[in-house]
This record gives sequence, structure tokens and C-alpha cells, in this order.
Amino acid sequence: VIPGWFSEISPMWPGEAHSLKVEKILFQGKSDYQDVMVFQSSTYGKVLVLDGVIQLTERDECAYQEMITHLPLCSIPNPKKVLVIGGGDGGVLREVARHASVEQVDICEIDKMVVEVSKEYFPDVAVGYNDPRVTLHIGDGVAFLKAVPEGTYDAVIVDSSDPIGPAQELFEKPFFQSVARALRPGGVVCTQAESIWLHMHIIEDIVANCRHIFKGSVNYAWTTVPTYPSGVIGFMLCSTEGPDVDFKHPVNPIDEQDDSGRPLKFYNSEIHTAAFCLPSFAKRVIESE
Ligand SMILES: NCCCCCc1nc2ccccc2[nH]1
Repeated sequence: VIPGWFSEISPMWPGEAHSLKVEKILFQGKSDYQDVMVFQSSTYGKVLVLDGVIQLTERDECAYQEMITHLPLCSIPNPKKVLVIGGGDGGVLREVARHASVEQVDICEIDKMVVEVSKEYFPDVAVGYNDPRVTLHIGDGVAFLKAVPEGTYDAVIVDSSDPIGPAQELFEKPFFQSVARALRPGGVVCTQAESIWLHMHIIEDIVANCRHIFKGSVNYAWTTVPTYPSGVIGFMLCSTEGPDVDFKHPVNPIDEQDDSGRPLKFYNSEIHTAAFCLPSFAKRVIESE
């Protein structure tokens, strides 16, 4: 351990570790589910860490939050009811709020400490909670979905951590089945889907499960996030049987600014389409029938 540095050591990326220079540790705690830490880095702004894994940094959280939100919501004409599973930092809520058609946003986050810590240390991320359309549920997303009436949502966004820890069951078949049931015909889901450089086997399993369960379209998109090991992270985009969804060509453009005049920092319709272009090693695995 180098004094003054945080190294992100995890079995999710054996043999490598992104390190960030620490100016000051701002919070350290242990919730019912995981260790929670916030530190001020020298060059990435503030950093949120759960069980030793970086969830977001102020420097590039915009890339992840904007892509995981607008890839699904800009792919359907008129999203009204949106469910967020995970996403306790509030960043996805901030991005969903840009869509004027949205009338109701439910968020189900298992760890209350993540919400409180984000509101305290990442106010520009947690600003999403201020939107009157948002209802926060603290609890397990699996249980929440079981209680949801069939066909309730136009879109579900699964902003989870990784399959090691509290989010493990959000990568398993039963969960995907409960998401499909909660979506209307032609509804869409977007999930955090790891890195094509590090996790092709996990992605292979997720794609196989999704092809089984979602009878509309199933696509994988990816984006650059310098904070994350391998510098990229991806998303599974699936739609249920019903009105066609062409994820690669957004039908619902988002205007540049939100009500408080905050412009999009990363997402645009060209980046949307480009996100689905895959390198050959990934295309072979993901697009093979
Ligand atoms: N909402 C949290 C996003 C994911 C945080 C944890 C994490 N960090 C990653 C780095 C590379 C690939 C997948 C990753 N997953």
C-alpha cells in the first residue's frame, strides 16, 4: 500500500488495480450491506467506494449516468413510468428528470447509507432526488419487482454494482424474468453490464439469459469511463415482445439542457448510435445467435 494512494484491488479485475491519489478521506462507514467510503482525490474529484470498488468519481460520472439513462429512454417514443433498481447515488434520477414525458420515477435502493452519503458528499449527483416525480424505496430490488403489477413500467434501469456483493442476484435469471414481467409490451430495460475487456464470460451469460427472456431486441452498448478498470463499461439493452424497439437509432431526442440549464456533458445521438458498435472479439460472442 502506497501512503496517500487508494488502489482498487478486486477479484473483478485480477492482477490490475486503478490507483488514485488521496487528498483526504471524507467518510468511512459500514452499512448493513457493505463498507462505504468517500475520499477527495487529487485529479478525479470526490470518489465513492463500496467494498473497495469505485462506484463513481466526479470527474466522469456523467458518462456512465447519461448513457445508462438515455440509451433506453431515447429509444422509446414517450417514456412515462420509469423504475430504477440500485442507483442510490441519485445520478440516474438526475438524468431521467431531463425527460419531460416522464410522469413517475420509482427507485429501489437496498442501502440507505449510499443515499445519505451521496446527498451529503455528491450534491450534484444526488440532485436527482429533488424531482417531485421521484419516489424512493429502500429495499431489495428482487422483492420490489415481485410486488409490482405486470406491465407497469415503460423502462427499467438497473444501475447495480457488480455480481460480487449485494448486487449478485441482479445478474441472475429470476431477476431478469421479474423485470420482463414488470415491463409493458415494447418496454425497455438497461442494465450495468461490465467490461468487454475484463468480463466477456459474464457478458456471455447475461446475453444468453436476456435472449431467452426478452423477446423483443437484445443489444449490448458500451462507453468510455476512465475511472473504471479497462476504461470501459457496458450496458445490456433489451425490449419485451410488442412494438418494435430499434436501440441503435434513437426515436426520442433529448433536449440539450435540463430545467436548471444543465447541459448534457457526454450523451448525444451520434454517441448513442456509436455505442452499439462492437470490436470483433465481442461481436462474435454477443451477436452470435
Ligand atoms: N453503479 C456502479 C457502476 C459499476 C461500479 C463497479 C464497477 N466498476 C467496473 C469496472 C469495469 C467494469 C465493470 C465495473 N463495475
